[in-house]
Amino acid sequence: MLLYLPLRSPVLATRCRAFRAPTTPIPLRPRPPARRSLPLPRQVKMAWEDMLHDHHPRSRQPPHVRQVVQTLKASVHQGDKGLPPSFSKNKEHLQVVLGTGDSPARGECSTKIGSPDLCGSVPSVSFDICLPQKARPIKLNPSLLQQNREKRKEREQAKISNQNMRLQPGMILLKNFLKHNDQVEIIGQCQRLGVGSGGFYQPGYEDGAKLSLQMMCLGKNWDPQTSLYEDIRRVDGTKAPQIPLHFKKLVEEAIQASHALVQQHTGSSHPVKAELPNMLPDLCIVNFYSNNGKLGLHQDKDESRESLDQGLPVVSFSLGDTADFLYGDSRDVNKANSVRLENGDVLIFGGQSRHIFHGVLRIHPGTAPKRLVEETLLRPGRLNLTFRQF
Ligand SMILES: O=C(O)CCC(=O)C(=O)O
Ligand SMILES: [Fe+2]
Repeated sequence: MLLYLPLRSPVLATRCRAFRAPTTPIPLRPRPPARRSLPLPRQVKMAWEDMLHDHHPRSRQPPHVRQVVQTLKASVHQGDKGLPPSFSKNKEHLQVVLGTGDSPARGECSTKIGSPDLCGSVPSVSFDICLPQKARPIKLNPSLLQQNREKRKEREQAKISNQNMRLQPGMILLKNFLKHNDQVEIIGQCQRLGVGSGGFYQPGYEDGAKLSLQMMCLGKNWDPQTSLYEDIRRVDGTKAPQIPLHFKKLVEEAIQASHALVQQHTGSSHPVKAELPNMLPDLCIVNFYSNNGKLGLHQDKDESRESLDQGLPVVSFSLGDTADFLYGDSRDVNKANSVRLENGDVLIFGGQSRHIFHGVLRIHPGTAPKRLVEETLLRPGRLNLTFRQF
């Protein structure tokens, strides 16, 4: 059973996650520009499909989608006139995607309080990890001074990757491992999946208390009431979205880089795969922490007995704001070690570190790189993805 312990509370709390599942990502097909002469339902369908399958965040929709989005906005506004019946049940999702509904406040969950969810309620509106386009600040051309500052920062970031660390046997920190383009892609994908069926929601405990983060699952859904990973989500019968292939490739590269680091630290005769076994991820838990988000000390132990016994690693990607990450051998916060996880960092814990207690003590607001925030419109906060093999 996987337990989260609130950092300052002696009470054990069960980790609670809910999931809804959109379709498997389909590569973007080139489409001719939408023609005004097309009947509205056709245009709606095209835009809808493109938005669902598009690999880009809303800020970079192709022109033909953007054009139809305007028509859609008017249609939603006029009470769905012209929308095919199948869209009306998706109206709230459509509003979120189009930015026509009530947007959640900064860093807040948009789930309606009091509505039934997994621990008593199903989220009715998904949480968007990116701010709506309209909230985007007006961007002035950066001065030469600012440009130089940005360049210096990027050079410093590149140096940081030399600060990779073997924190303890089986536990590796790869600094600034995810490159800017990968970060943009990951955020875009998480946004798209997160606003769709199976997307983010703020899990809660049975007593009504909520965790201080938003969550969604990929690959399989984790059921907080049974502490099991399941193909079909019990509350709505949907399947979890697949883990995008690009994510899996990055996990593979991170494990390879960790093996090289272990080798470097321990010498040529050291069996690196005994210290840190290979892992093929089929599960991913995605967390979004707003400025005051946190996560109590816990162990990840709901994966299969074989996976746990072999010490198959958990691979964790950090994006956005910096977090103070705690880890140690016990649930005692005072005895825990702390390490800063910054944007682009990858943390791996497997082998004899697979059962560490870990959690997030705090988020450092405003520490995400400006360029990333401007390009993706990522909300203030931190996005974390933990990959595991069942
Ligand atoms: O956000 C993090 O760095 C840790 C997340 C985590 O431990 C989990 O989802 O199980
Ligand atoms: Fe965890």
